[in-house]
Amino acid sequence: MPIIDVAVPVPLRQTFSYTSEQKLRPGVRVSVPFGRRQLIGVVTASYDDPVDDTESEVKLKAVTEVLDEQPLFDATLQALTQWLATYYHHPIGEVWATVMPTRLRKGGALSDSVPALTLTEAGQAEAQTPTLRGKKQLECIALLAQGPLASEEIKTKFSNVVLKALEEKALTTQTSIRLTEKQDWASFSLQQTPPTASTEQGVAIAAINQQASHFVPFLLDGVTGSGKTEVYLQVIEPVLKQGRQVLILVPEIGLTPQTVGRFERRFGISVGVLHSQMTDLARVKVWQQARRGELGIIIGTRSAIFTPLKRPGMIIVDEEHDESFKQQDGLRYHARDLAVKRAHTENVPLILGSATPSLESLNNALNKRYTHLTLSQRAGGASHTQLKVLDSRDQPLHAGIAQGLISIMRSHLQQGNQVLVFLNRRGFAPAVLCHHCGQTVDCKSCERPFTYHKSQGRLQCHHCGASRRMPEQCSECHSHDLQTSGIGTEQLEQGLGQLFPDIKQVRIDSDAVKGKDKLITRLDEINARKYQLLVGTQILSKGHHFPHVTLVVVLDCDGALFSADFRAAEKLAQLITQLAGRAGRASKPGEMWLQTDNPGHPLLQDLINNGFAHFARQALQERKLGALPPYSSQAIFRAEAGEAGLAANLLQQIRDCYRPSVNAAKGQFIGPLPCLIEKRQGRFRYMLVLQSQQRAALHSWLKHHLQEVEALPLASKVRWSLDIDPVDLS
Ligand SMILES: Nc1ncnc2c1ncn2[C@@H]1O[C@H](COP(=O)(O)OP(=O)(O)OP(=O)(O)O)[C@@H](O)[C@H]1O
Ligand SMILES: [Zn+2]
Repeated sequence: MPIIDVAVPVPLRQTFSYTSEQKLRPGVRVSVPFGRRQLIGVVTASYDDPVDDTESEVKLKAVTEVLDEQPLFDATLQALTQWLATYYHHPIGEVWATVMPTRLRKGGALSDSVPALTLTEAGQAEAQTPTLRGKKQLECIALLAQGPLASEEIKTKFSNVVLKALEEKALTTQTSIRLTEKQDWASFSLQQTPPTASTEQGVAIAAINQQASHFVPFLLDGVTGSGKTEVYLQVIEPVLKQGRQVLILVPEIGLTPQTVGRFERRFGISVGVLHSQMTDLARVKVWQQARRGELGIIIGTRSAIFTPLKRPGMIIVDEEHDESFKQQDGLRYHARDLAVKRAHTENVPLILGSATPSLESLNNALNKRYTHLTLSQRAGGASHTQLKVLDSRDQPLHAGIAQGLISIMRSHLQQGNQVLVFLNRRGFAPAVLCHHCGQTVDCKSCERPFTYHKSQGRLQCHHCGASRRMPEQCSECHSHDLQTSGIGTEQLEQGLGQLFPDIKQVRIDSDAVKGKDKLITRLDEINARKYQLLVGTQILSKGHHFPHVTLVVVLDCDGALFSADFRAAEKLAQLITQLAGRAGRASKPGEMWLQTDNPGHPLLQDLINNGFAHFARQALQERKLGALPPYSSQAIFRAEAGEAGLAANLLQQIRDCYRPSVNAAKGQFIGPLPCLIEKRQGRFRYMLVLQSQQRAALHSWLKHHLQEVEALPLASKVRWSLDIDPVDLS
């Protein structure tokens, strides 16, 4: 009997062998017995009947069910999955589980259509002139009036009672809807005349077009508003014309209807969209259409990098520096790095675009591993935003803003322009403390001050999410004199309301704007000039086009200037540059003011006088001197436990496992030491950094001792993880 190897979703770094009636092709899903459970796995290899191997065959269990006739994944995705398991030192079965849409992971069939519910003629009439009394029934009718809906989706919205009632009244009936649609997208014709490319855009477009038939990585390093998206639009046109598909990755927050709309409007074809807030069914639909070559353009967030493509033609990663491309739990992959790997395997060009490239990508461009394309001018004649520093030392503050800055804001507002005020701290105040003894009100399980949210009248811990009522007195000295300390966006909004009572303002942070739809509505309203003052957190910094903003004010960036994280400077420079990029995008020039108590700080001075490109090159020099990434590779072991000693102890033992291999010439340990956020949800968090200037050496050490680590008795008691190429030390 043939023997197959199966990747099963369990935390073990191996595949498992089973017997099978027939030889199965790798990439096919099977259901197999595993211990007492039945699990869905993917075939990774298959062998002919072993002659003379009856003994081992006897011990093997048989496959219970074969779920696919054809492999779900082509050779490229299979190879990519194997690479993920090797590179991230992650169990292969769990890698497969991450790569697959949930529905397929659970064993759902890949089908052309699914059962659906639709309105009968009587149902249509009811939708026109409602007569029913049941509110839920009417809601359901109204929803179905827009078209048939998959039964499994409607079941998540309405109870069986409601659905049954409608069916019994013959208002609804069962039908099916197709999950795949034949689309002749390659024969599109342009729906808009593209603007004439600027000289720099023209150079970039020509360079990419010339190399469109094979793998070449490009870094499109273009200042904010320089027309990077326009470059994407122009270079994908010939790719689509050849009937080849384009995969575009964007940060979660940048995936708005505006972005998708730009591509749809240009080519007049429907774009497949993939993001984390979709239903399983909607996701699998796009996945399937992409796999069958029915979609020309697929735009998605991080995990869209796993989308199968029938005829891949190009991969684009927009805002490639964005941290949301790195997954922070389970399989901690970096979608940008994976995009490089995938483009290489598929042999298609790759474009990484950003106004503030990551130092990793910039380094690759500077040492010619990537082709460096630059756009130094803003498109359509818009000018660069002027950066300025406002020294707030010894200045009286109103709502946290210095008097000088208030005058500048007033003058922009009086001219009818929009002003964006950035403060990266939501809530009313970041701490509450006792005016008598100075004790702060802390979250017990994180040992950090609670943030006061005035609108809810509650305290919230921004590390673990815990929430409690505002106490009446200090827990230490019982004084009733509790006061808030510091300013958050909620208080800023209130203060600005007093300073500019006649100006309409809107606050954009995750408290005020819950859910994607609301954010999109607010962004549209901003561009329709419903508001003049925009207050918010970093949601406002990401890629949005605000043509009427002429002034950006940044409050309190001082904390980030002195962080223990060596990436803090890079992150802050990116944030400031992206924020500055929101101003002056149209005909009116823009300016940005940074309010700080450290006006002479070298980072701020460099950014202001020389710009991001210069800052980034300086920062690379510093990284080189310190032998930090990208001039070395890192891996972090993290451990967390209810007792600090346990977590640190495990990491010390891990360090001992590696010590024989890691010689000082080739690698270093840092730690074990507490993470930047030392305690969260009652658990103490520690990390051990393993670093080497030779990536291959680092990976070989990791591989050789991981089994030893897993066998440590403490390793099964303490929660731990391994993070390759970490980007976040918190
Ligand atoms: N060659 C051009 N001529 C005229 N207008 C252009 C040209 N290229 C782009 N634009 C316009 O300039 C604006 C900014 O362009 P785009 O959004 O492509 O820039 P971007 O670099 O992707 O921006 P960001 O990274 O800041 O989000 C858009 O309104 C776009 O339509
Ligand atoms: Zn907490």
